[in-house]
Amino acid sequence: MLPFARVSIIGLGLIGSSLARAIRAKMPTVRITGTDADPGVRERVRELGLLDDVADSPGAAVVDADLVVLAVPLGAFAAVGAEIAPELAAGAVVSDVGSAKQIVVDSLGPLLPETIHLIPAHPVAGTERSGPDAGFPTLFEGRWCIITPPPGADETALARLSEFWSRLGSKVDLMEPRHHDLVLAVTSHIPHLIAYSIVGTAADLEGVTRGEVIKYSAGGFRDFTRIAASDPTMWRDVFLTNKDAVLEVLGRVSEDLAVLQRAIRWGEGDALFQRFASSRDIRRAIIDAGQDTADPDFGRQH
Ligand SMILES: NC(=O)c1ccc[n+]([C@@H]2O[C@H](COP(=O)([O-])OP(=O)(O)OC[C@H]3O[C@@H](n4cnc5c(N)ncnc54)[C@H](O)[C@@H]3O)[C@@H](O)[C@H]2O)c1
Ligand SMILES: O=C(O)C(=O)C[C@]1(C(=O)O)C=C[C@@H](O)C=C1
Repeated sequence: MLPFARVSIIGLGLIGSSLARAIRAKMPTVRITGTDADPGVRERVRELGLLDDVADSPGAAVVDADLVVLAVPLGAFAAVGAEIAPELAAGAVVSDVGSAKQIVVDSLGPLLPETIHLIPAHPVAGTERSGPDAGFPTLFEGRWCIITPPPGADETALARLSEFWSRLGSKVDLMEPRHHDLVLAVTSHIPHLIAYSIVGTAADLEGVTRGEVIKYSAGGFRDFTRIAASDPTMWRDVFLTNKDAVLEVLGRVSEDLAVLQRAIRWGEGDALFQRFASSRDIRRAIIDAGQDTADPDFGRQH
């Protein structure tokens, strides 16, 4: 039996539209409703035929849904929560795809009626693109979906949500929300911050023109520009809502950079070599774990 029969998706950009496409592909009998604050996005999703019904407001989109998934930037969660709360069907599961998780428990938890099960989740899958045309049905296949149930979460609701993401092709893990935020600060948030910073530095550097940066952009810099092309609203909200973990990890990154700076200044080749060699091991381990989407073998072991 399917874990949910009527799914509502609030926010129909890259992740929301990918979710709709994936549900259509893997669980075709599920009725999908949803909405987006942007009328142009609603229109486009209607044209693409991704949903059974595109509503004009979050409240109208969630009526009768047994699963509601918020796929909006984290800064919009409280406003959406307040809009949907009075319309939710008793017993519904409310979840999300937000990139930080403690904030979801803190901002949505107090707004939802007691009959509703809040089970936050984070599919660790995405790209630098946004909007409904950027979505695709296989986005979540072979990727981790981290579910972060609050203390005392309903076991049946949790099992249904785990089954839902497994059916979409994801590997499911459970994590405590604050721990999730620390792990993702290291693996996703800080790398984005560094990319935004380095691309900004290159653009502002006196003595090197913007034309030269573009013309001679070497592989390393090019890879950073892909990450730094990510959605500014989404990432502004990630850093504002995962502030503590990001600042903690950033402190360590600054110290480690200072160590490298010192090694370069004093010509300590061995120290540089050791550091670079252990980074290579981590890259190898990521490929071996099947987590590199650029690897030609990606997905073969799933
Ligand atoms: N982009 C990624 O790689 C990625 C990966 C995993 C999770 N996420 C998370 O997914 C969520 C959505 O990100 P995305 O990449 O799909 O962004 P996106 O910009 O492609 O889509 C977000 C959509 O939400 C809509 N929206 C904004 N405020 C709204 C509101 N109040 N009510 C209804 N709709 C509203 C926007 O109009 C937009 O269409 C974010 O919380 C993000 O942290 C993103
Ligand atoms: O692959 C990318 O381009 C992404 O930025 C995806 C990515 C990541 O950092 O891995 C970004 C944000 C998420 O919440 C999850 C995935």
